[in-house]
Amino acid sequence: MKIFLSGSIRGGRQMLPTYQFICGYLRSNGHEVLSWHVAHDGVEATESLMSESQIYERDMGFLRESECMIAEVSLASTGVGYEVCSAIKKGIPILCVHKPDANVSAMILGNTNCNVIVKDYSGNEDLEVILREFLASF
Ligand SMILES: O=c1[nH]c(=O)n([C@H]2C[C@H](O)[C@@H](COP(=O)(O)O)O2)cc1CO
Repeated sequence: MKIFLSGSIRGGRQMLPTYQFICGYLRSNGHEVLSWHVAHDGVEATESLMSESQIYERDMGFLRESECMIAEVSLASTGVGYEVCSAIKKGIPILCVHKPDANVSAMILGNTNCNVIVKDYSGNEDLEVILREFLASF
């Protein structure tokens, strides 16, 4: 599947190892992560070579192509919120994952849209089970 991975960039990079774990898991299971740059540790440097509108247009293009979204929502990121909302409008399945102690927005936790699944995970083992179940649902 073509998957959009959404994770914080300007909202903070503390969850980078988790984005890398998700991206690696998806790729090793044969999926294409269109927005793989979210899991790249030099993303700010490479993105600084692009204009803001180039970044926006590229990501919205990736979203148009994507069959589902996986969003790590532990950090408060305007971009992740915008992407989740855009995916809701597009009508694709969205899995939002977060650490149990994260201060996740009510716009995610309280979202009753039938395409949105929100799950918390403690570690990579938990997360892998959640990802496997989500992908098996297609
Ligand atoms: O440089 C960027 N490149 C990029 O692809 N994004 C997209 C992908 C991420 O899932 C999301 C992160 O948003 P934010 O930077 O507000 O945390 O927005 C966001 C930025 C910077 O806002």
